[in-house]
Amino acid sequence: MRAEVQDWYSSRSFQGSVFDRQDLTARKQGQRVSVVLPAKNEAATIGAIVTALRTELMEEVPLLDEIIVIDSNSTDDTSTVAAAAGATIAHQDQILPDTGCIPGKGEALWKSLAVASGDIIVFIDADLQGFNAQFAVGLLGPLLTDPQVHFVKSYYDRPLDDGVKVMPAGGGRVTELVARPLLNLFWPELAGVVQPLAGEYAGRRSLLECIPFVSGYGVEIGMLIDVLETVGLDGMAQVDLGERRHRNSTDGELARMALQIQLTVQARLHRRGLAPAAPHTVELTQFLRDGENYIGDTTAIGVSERPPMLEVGHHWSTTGEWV
Ligand SMILES: O=c1ccn([C@@H]2O[C@H](COP(=O)(O)OP(=O)(O)O)[C@@H](O)[C@H]2O)c(=O)[nH]1
Ligand SMILES: O=C(O)[C@@H](COP(=O)(O)O)O[C@H]1O[C@H](CO)[C@@H](O)[C@H](O)[C@H]1O
Repeated sequence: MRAEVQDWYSSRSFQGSVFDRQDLTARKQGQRVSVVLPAKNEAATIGAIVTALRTELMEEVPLLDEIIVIDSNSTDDTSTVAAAAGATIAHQDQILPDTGCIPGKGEALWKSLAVASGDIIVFIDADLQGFNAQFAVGLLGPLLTDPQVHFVKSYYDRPLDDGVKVMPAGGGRVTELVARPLLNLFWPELAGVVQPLAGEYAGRRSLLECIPFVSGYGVEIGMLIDVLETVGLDGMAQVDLGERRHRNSTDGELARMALQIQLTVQARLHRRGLAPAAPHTVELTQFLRDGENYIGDTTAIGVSERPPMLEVGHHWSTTGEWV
């Protein structure tokens, strides 16, 4: 790593466990904190996550002010389970309907800015297994203790469940095979970020409203690059949250995710004049064995992007109204 990255890694990497929820609550100083859970068909896990956050970080200590589940066109009873656990539910396509509807995780996160009222917003995936509320405490730690920090990523061990057994490591396959090589090649300042695609991260609204949101799975790598360009490395931090287990996608699903990430990187490189414009969509053909043959299956993969929320002309007023 470059010296500046090594310095950042040493000074801006924290153990999530060192942050105390009572102490952080006292440090809010009137700031509101929202947790946002983007959820597509997460009925199996969303209830335990919301319950842990609500009981430990709203009822026992008022660290969180709201828990919002963005139902991202679920076809299971995600919303019912999440509401029963105490979350506020917002349906992705019903938020800012005048801006239209785009499928994808990044869209859910972008639209959450119009629903969440927090000065600080914590994003947590809704497929986490064995969730620990300290995840949110750790992510809030650097933001509530250092005004120079505007954005915090999580990192952790990532076991891999292949459906037969759980290996202690091996998760984060797109991170290791696609995102990390690309970031080290084109954004070496980010070489110290341990989990660049981590789905758990937090930021100040004042930053999140100033950057675009890639609509699909490119949201994390796009956001990391945009945050670096907006607040610089010194405005960023990362926290070790121990271990993160989640539903591991199939290789085929991750290949489609990887192409979204590569298209997002190309779009960022194009913005810097280093690459031709990324195609709006790419036909990705993948193959599956079918008896003596292989069957080709083609999917149109594309990444669209939402502009900074501030440019959409909506914001939270000082009286706490979305105007
Ligand atoms: O269109 C989508 C796709 C995903 N998600 C949510 O985004 C998070 C991460 O998605 P996924 O688990 O598919 O990604 P992975 O963690 O496997 O990379 C999960 O809470 C999903 O429910 C979403 O809200 N909308
Ligand atoms: O880190 C990764 O390689 C992928 C896939 O993780 P696994 O190999 O299924 O553990 O998961 C992340 O990537 C997505 C795209 O950025 C994020 O949206 C997910 O939250 C994150 O889990």
